[in-house]
Amino acid sequence: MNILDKIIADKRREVELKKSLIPVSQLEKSVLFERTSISLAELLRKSDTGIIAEHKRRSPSKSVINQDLNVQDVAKGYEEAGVSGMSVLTDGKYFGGSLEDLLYARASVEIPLLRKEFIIDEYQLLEAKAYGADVILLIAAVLDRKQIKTLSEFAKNLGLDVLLEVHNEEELEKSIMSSLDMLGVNNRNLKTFEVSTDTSKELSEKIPSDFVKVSESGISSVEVIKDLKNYGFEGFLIGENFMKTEDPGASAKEFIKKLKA
Ligand SMILES: O=C(O)c1ccccc1NCC(=O)[C@H](O)[C@H](O)COP(=O)(O)O
Repeated sequence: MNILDKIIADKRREVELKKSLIPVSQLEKSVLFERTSISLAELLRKSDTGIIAEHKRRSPSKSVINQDLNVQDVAKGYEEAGVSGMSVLTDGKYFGGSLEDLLYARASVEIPLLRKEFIIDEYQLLEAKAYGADVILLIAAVLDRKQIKTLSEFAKNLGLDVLLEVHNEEELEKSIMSSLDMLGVNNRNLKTFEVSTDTSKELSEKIPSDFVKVSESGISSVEVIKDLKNYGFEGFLIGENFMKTEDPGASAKEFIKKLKA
């Protein structure tokens, strides 16, 4: 079994357990259900930098990245740096994240927040809304077209933006539909962990122009971003490059300054 299959098998058990413990009616009581979401897709279209900075303590490919930070400080640092949005990993077992991380980030900043999670069930979309997300991620490698449609339409009805992530042409072709806002190309193969930003370049021309194109993973220099912009990318998801430093906000600030120069 590859790591992605393992993550999804664990996620199915986790979601069923949570459903039995916390009913939907309780999630819907969150004051954040009344909050109007901010569209990350719209901000990316207007931005000249398009950075989505991630909070990521550890990962299956790198194990520990940084466990010493406080998510509120990271969120404030990213906002001050001028990022377009923040991605918050909420998976506990493989990434050391939690829904509380999302909530604390929400309480600290106004920028759009992406719930970075392995979404397989509408329940997780209700959680995303209840804990303050503006955007959710759907991963084409673990969903069929019908599931992508059902989940993306459910998210849109909650007022959330949808970022659909693909890694190859087959995943892209099965996924194109009007209920998506952003098409993300993950440069990391989630089954082998190989990373190459060429994946974004190769898939770029196959992504219809009505979607905001986002390049994800393995981005560590402004030169890579300048290059990817030539292929129509407007969003750039960066995790480890910022999180491996003592002050991710300061690193993001420096990075954005260089990008604007
Ligand atoms: O990062 C991993 O090792 C990983 C493994 C299996 C599934 C997902 C994984 N990462 C999720 C992400 O998409 C990245 O955290 C995100 O794109 C940022 O990547 P990076 O800038 O390389 O930290």
